[in-house]
Amino acid sequence: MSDGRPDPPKPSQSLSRAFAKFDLDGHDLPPSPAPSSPRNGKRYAIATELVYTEGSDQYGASSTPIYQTATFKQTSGSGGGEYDYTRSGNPTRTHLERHLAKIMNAERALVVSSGMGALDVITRLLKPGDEVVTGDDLYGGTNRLLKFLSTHGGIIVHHVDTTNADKVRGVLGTKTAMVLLETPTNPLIKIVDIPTIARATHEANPAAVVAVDNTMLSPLLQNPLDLGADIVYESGTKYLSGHHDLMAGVIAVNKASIGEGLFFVINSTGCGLSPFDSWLLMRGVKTLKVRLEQQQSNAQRIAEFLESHGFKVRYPGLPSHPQYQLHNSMARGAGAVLSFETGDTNVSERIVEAARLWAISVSFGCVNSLISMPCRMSHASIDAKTRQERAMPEDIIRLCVGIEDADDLIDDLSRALVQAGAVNLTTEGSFSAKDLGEASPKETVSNDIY
Ligand SMILES: Cc1ncc(COP(=O)(O)O)c(C=O)c1O
Ligand SMILES: N[C@@H](CCSC[C@H](N)C(=O)O)C(=O)O
Repeated sequence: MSDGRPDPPKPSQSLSRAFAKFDLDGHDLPPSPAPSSPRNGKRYAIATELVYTEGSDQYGASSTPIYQTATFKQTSGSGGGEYDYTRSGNPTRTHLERHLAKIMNAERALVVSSGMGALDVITRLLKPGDEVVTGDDLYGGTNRLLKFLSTHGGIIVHHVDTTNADKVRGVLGTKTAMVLLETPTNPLIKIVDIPTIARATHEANPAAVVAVDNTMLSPLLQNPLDLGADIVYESGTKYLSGHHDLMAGVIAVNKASIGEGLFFVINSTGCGLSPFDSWLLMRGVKTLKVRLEQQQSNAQRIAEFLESHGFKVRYPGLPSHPQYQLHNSMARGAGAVLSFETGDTNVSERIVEAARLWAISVSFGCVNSLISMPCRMSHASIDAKTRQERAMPEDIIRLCVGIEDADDLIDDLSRALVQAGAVNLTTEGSFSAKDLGEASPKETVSNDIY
């Protein structure tokens, strides 16, 4: 090299070109990066693994370089380069994918442009006539995509209460191609027994895949692949990145054939995560543990505060949650999303609007706290009739807790509750939730697990 530095090392064997075998059309596929680092590559405690990465570029860069390039020079007319085109693979993206595979206990991870992009890639493995079994409490965007697939893609979608394994068994069969689970669910915070449903699915059809949306917990708190899932996916927009400065989706698998199928779709459709967003997500992942532990401890205090004042709170960190034990058998924490009801949609709206520290926003998993009314915001794409059939209370408020000082968050929420007239003030200055449920029976829909 002209500056006197040693020549860059040759690409290692582990980075050598690999050809994906999954081929929907019977034609050769473009090169894919080598599979991500194996699950057993995890050697240290998670706090260490989140920040520790093996290898570097030729200059020893501490932060993964951003390979902001669309195409790559080849060594011969027949190719020969490690990468050829960023849609097919990019070193920054590969670095992130290997890191995520390690922390998600997966053989392979793939990153795409959003959480919905991840679900789109996964559901493209389905064929017309295939059946999907899924929950009756799902993120609104997930519900919308499944509805689209059933009206435009010939996919038969069964929505059942996935907290009840017998109801799931009732719709499983040889045509079941995919079981799609969220746990905890968004926004009703119901818990789904992943191992039981995964076993039942594979008994009904060994070829069926169980896909779990782990967005509400992140790999820090739950590893669905270790619980029997075949595919885990997450919105990287949430906890993994943690600052609401990017959109991303992550998919992780242990079966090579599924990974190759997913890669085929990503390369064919061009939804792989950009180099810059891969870099940003890599940066965010390193602080996942410190952020989420603080968020979770704040969420626990807020859940206890609301419950102690008589609100019906949904949070798996509360022993009163009907599936507290089940949740703790699968997860290492309750996360930082909780919801509660006031019994009156207007009162809920006033609380949301009176809060100052809590931004009125969709999304969650970020360092700052958010408040929202799911039926009007994140889940508004589920029509009112369906929401009612699925027992989604219109007055439900969702709190997505950040890393701020818990006392400040509680003070602000208390003030908003008082200002909205949601609580009865006592002469000593303490308060309890008003029994507003009776005042608006039409808007309070029963939810049989609560
Ligand atoms: C549980 C859940 N899964 C998936 C998604 C989709 O993620 P994204 O917004 O990154 O597309 C969201 C939110 O958007 C979500 O809440
Ligand atoms: N307008 C958006 C709403 C996104 S909701 C984001 C997030 N998953 C949440 O639960 O808050 C849309 O139509 O998708």
